[in-house]
Amino acid sequence: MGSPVHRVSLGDTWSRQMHPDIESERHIQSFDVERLTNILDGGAQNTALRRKVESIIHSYPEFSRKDDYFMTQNERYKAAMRRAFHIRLIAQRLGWLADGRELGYAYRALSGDVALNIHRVFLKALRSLGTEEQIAKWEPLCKNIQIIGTYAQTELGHGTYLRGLETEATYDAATQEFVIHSPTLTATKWWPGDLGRSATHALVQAQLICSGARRGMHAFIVPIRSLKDHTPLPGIIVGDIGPKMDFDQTDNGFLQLNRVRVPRENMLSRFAQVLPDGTYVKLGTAQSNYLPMVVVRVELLLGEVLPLLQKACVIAMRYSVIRRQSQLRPSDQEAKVLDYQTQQQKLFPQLAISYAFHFLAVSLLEFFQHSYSAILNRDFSILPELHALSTGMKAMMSDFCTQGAEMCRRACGGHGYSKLSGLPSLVTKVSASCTYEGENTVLYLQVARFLVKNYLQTQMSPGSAPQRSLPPSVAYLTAPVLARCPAQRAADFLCPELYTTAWAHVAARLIKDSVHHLQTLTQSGADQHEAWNQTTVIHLQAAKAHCYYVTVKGFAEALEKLENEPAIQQVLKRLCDLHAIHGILTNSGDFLHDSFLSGAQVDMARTAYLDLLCLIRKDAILLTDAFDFTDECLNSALGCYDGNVYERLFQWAQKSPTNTQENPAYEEYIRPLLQSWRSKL
Ligand SMILES: Cc1cc2nc3c(=O)[nH]c(=O)nc-3n(C[C@H](O)[C@H](O)[C@H](O)COP(=O)(O)OP(=O)(O)OC[C@H]3O[C@@H](n4cnc5c(N)ncnc54)[C@H](O)[C@@H]3O)c2cc1C
Repeated sequence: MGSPVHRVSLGDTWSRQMHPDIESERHIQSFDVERLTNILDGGAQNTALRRKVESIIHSYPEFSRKDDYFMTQNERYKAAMRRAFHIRLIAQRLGWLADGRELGYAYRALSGDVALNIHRVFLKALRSLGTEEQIAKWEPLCKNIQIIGTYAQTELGHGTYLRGLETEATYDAATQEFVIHSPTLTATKWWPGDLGRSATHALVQAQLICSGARRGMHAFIVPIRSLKDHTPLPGIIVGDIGPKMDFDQTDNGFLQLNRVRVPRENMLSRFAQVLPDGTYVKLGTAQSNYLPMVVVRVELLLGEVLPLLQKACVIAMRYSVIRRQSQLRPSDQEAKVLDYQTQQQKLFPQLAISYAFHFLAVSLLEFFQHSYSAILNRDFSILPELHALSTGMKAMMSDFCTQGAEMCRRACGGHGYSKLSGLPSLVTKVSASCTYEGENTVLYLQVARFLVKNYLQTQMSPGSAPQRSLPPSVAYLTAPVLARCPAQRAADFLCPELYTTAWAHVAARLIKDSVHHLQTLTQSGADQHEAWNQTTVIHLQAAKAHCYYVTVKGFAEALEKLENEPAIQQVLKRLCDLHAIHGILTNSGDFLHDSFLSGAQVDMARTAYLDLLCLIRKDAILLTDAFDFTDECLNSALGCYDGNVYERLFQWAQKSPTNTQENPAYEEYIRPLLQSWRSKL
């Protein structure tokens, strides 16, 4: 049986022997860890390529992140910029393609601690919204970093509500230019990444005004800093928005535009054009402008958000077999904290959801790649389903990854609060993902609109309107109604068909309830919009249940495809079961509400759940090893492969600037303060 390659090279000075407590966890392998890594990578070739890229990246001192925890905001920005350029230098030298796997693996190895991420978003938005000529003009400049782009949508006064954005782009037919203007303080663009200090060009989302009419949000490429000396161009006020909750590697910025003129060609025109005389020609739907967000969201989930939870799981799980506290029985030696059921209850659902999200994100990416070219060719029929899936999954993944990473941090006790554990930076990074690329509540409510629409479609009487088939993700709305769960014993809850049906049942009931509530309010005279607002708590609940159903179903379907890997299938099925049942237990009220489950059945589900915790325990370390993060990538004193936690923590702490022998702060401030204080006593 293969085992993951042991790659430890952090340059620490103690003996590199594996800690016996973690070694013993790897003695008996009930499945082939290397093979599981290959499956997660999408094939052994990809694993080999990824490891090759990682070893290249880790061989350069420029990419070392060991000192990041001790850096100021300014130093982190500089280090992140240095990495952004160095990575491109290497890519150029080694012939890595801009969209190739190698660069993706390189970014994974650096855990997002690289600048110019929004420059990549700029490029994606250009490709989604630009015409072929516009892409041909701007793409090479972006790729070669002759220009640095940012994506400027959010304003001081509005983020979520696109129609509320105030920046204007007024067409001047006399000069064939757009005049881009921030009419108020609240119209100031606020938050765009890479804008604070780096960007030379902004992709500005602005209200188009032409032929005397407002045409809604459109995207414009606006030069903002001189390509000669990087100073702001005339009419531009630009800067950094200041300290944030971590996230210091990115220079989020602000931008005010004072009647800045750009040529007509700078409006991205795949889905709408302004002709020289000011005539407006629409080629897409109102949703076309969302396309860059869909693109970015789908890639973000797999590439950035999910690895943050996976890493937190690796760190917390490894630490939990090294950390010993108290005894399970009085005569025993101290127990590994992972042997406590409550510790398993904290960590195993996070591990399960890490796998559930992985398989879901992969299938979403496949669906997206399949649909994307159709949309670019202006076939928008698939867009509602794609938008609902990407929106719902972005909200659920970032929510659960944030809660999960925080749970992992707390599961490491006091050491989890140390930055050197790597966990605080994972928590703060993943927490930002609940807000950027769409605030999660708002996204869930967009999913709810999709659900309500499709539910109403199922309620139309035959012949009243042409019936269309439901999108696959909501096909359960027309499934035969099952009033009671058929489970008779705990083991019945280990059946994917049973729990997938249970989740479909709860999602369908909540959607029905929300529609019923909405209709009751409108029938009693409430205005349609007010009725919607007064139902949003129920809509939210329904959307969350629907998303949970999608993850359970996606995980179960992914397992079916692993029939040639029985050992791996078995170990992953336990995680799939745990994910589904954990959700049932934490939302048991929803399942009990209409007596779909009885109290006795909830007890059965709990028995199955507790049995699963025991079964997963023996494979827990191997299941996290399979993610195959290098020690450099984890950058954690608690999470290294060899388990030498205490030595590493002690050694890393010595490097803190507060521990250097010279202590000017003490000499300059503390000693005089103490002396003056004591002299008064
Ligand atoms: C780290 C980070 C990086 C970012 N990078 C970029 C970037 O590169 N480019 C860019 O343009 N922007 C960026 N943003 C901005 C981000 O996209 C917005 O903050 C986000 O879209 C949320 O919008 P908002 O701030 O207006 O929140 P708001 O919409 O004001 O949210 C505040 C509260 O109001 C609620 N709310 C709002 N509308 C509704 C509604 N209709 N129904 C019910 N509740 C509602 C929300 O749920 C939330 O609880 C970034 C933000 C962060 C934190």
